[in-house]
Amino acid sequence: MKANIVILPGDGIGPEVTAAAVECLRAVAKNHGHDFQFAEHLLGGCAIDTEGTALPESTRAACLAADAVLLGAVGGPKWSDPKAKVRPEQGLLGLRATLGVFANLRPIKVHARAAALSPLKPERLAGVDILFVRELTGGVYFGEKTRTPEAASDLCRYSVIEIERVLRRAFEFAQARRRKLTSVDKANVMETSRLWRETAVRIAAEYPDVKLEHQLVDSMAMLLLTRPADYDVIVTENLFGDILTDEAAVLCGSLGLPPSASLGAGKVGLYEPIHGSAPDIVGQNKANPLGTIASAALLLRYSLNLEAEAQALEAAISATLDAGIFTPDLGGTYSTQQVTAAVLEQLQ
Ligand SMILES: NC(=O)c1ccc[n+]([C@@H]2O[C@H](COP(=O)([O-])OP(=O)(O)OC[C@H]3O[C@@H](n4cnc5c(N)ncnc54)[C@H](O)[C@@H]3O)[C@@H](O)[C@H]2O)c1
Ligand SMILES: CC(C)[C@H](C(=O)O)[C@@H](O)C(=O)O
Ligand SMILES: [Mg+2]
Repeated sequence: MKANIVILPGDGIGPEVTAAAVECLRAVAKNHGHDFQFAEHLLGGCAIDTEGTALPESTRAACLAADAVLLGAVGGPKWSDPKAKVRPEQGLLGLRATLGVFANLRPIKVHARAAALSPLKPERLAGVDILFVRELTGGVYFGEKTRTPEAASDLCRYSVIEIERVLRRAFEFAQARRRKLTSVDKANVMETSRLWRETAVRIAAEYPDVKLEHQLVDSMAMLLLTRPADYDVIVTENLFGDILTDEAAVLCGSLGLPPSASLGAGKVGLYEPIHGSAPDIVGQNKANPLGTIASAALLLRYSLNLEAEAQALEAAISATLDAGIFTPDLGGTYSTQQVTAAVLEQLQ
């Protein structure tokens, strides 16, 4: 098949990890007779430096016209002055809104050898397989912001429609998995959470085969580390999902491992690792590329409908981890390029 894939390397380690994922996608295309065309565009700090804006119009147009978008990461100390007028992260939020990708899937799978590096006890990690569905285009990220010299505010707003559509996605994923859905909120304090919970209860009637449970976000943060194998699909609002998924990455052994797929009602999906631009290791050939390569596998699955190819790439990642070919975040001595070469070898 033919596919046009937009690559947004972004900032920090973004270019290193997207280069690795593109090599893997090229290998998949070659092995399976596909024609993937790649076009690189600017997003984030690199776009601010050259275009004065974090999401240039040319990038927006290219993403809207693509079959899928693969992103590295944006941001870094160069653009982090609290008084800065434009920020790299605004470009990413603008892109998510432009593509309407309201459901951010963040699968947390535990690979035994990598998870041995986790501070958690191995018996707690056995059988962990969680799918986070993070709402991505609403909540405090997109509410009105105010600032005076004395005070600041960020509005957290959710409409019923925004809650319903992401919950439906989560119920559908739960139906195809172990049929358990945990909805995480802060309904004891927040009005948006009370609306979220009420909506979840109402929508649950449409999915009688799925067991719905509610969990407050503070205790969820604890349970994720004490009883992670109890969870199947976890659905939550934007900010809670951001925080809980970085925490969940600890179960995998490194923040460099979990991928993500952001999907909406439109045709273009956005794929990115859950980690950031890792300014502390940039340019050292140390970044773990597997989260981005696994995001490329999700791109094959969800945007291109190439399930066999997605599984082949996931198997190659798994075999690389089986062989203990680890970047330093997993306690290894292999470089970004060596890990990528190992995945490519597995793909052959
Ligand atoms: N999607 C995104 O573009 C995205 C996501 C998160 C953070 N950020 C941005 O990244 C910048 C840095 O944020 P931060 O330091 O809080 O978080 P971070 O995720 O960039 O880094 C946190 C820690 O994890 C390590 N790490 C992250 N990814 C790694 C990888 N692939 N391999 C090995 N180690 C890895 C880093 O070296 C660092 O020690 C900020 O500007 C933030 O806004 C962007
Ligand atoms: C960079 C930032 C805006 C982003 C978020 O909070 O969504 C990141 O942390 C993520 O998890 O993708
Ligand atoms: Mg985050």
